Amino acid sequence: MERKDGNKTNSSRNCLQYEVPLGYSIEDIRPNGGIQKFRSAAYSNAPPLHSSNPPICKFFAIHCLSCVIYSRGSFIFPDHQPALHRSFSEEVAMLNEFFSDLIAEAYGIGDPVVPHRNWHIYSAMSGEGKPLMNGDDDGVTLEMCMTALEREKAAVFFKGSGKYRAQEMRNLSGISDIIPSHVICDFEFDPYGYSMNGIEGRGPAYSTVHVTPEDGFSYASYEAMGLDTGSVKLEDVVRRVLRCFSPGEFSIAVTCRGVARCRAVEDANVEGYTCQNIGNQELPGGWWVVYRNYSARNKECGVTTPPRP
Ligand SMILES: C[S@@+](CC[C@H](N)C(=O)[O-])C[C@H]1O[C@@H](n2cnc3c(N)ncnc32)[C@H](O)[C@@H]1O
Repeated sequence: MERKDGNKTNSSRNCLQYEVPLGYSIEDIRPNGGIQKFRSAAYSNAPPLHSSNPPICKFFAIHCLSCVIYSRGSFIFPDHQPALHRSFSEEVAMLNEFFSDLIAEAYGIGDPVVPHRNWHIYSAMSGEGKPLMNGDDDGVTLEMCMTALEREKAAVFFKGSGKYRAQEMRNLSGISDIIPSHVICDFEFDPYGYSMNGIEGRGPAYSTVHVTPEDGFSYASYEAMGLDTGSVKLEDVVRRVLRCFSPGEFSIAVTCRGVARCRAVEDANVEGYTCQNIGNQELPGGWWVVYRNYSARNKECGVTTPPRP
């Protein structure tokens, strides 16, 4: 692989641990031959993709990457996003500049006639055809975007009354029960809002939650990566997340290796909700993304598998 600075380098000898910009997952060959993987937390607002962003510039200058994944749902207010984030194609163009050494593909899954029911994925990887991550035991990534939160549930995330601090919000909402083994660091915003990051003490899994409780545009996101579906049932995690917020609408994006494995998670019925749309997308390296939209209203669910753009 050739680095951005033009020096030939061996990816197995030139990679360090680093903090990744929000929304990226990265596979990295370690000096001893192991593969390290990183994925930053999901964030509902624009991730820092700007070329002027110092961490990302430093990141690309120093490190050689073998695989990058950037994914997000459609923005609810795209026109309120900063430049480069008003459309996915703009983001893709900029990412392609960063990752010109890699083979990149961009995908859109979802309901083409409903703008906010779409999921965008950018993948860039080396031409060596390596899997995205370490193997079949990489675990599953679950990403949920929830809107129209139930008022009583959202009220927990208002600090304005002086009643609740982060730990109380975590316990009262049920966030502490989603994956009880995760060690949590959380923060309450003033006068409202909540963010948390959790990591699995004995494994690579992490989870993250961000809550915007304001009535009229309430929103919560949940992401967990590295879930071992042998020990944690995805349906149970989804149910516990929904119990925290009781959203009127939500989407789920599940990323997993192998279509057979993804089929298993496709079957999940969610009590009290009707699936509006399912999309499947294959990624390089044998990975699949299953994207679903749910609504509290009763509607039929259709399956769509879009062609590669
Ligand atoms: C939990 S923060 C997370 C924002 C982040 N962009 C996300 O959604 O992933 C958003 C909530 O915190 C509130 N908030 C209060 N002060 C804030 C600040 N300084 N920056 C961002 N959000 C703030 C917002 O009104 C909103 O309810």
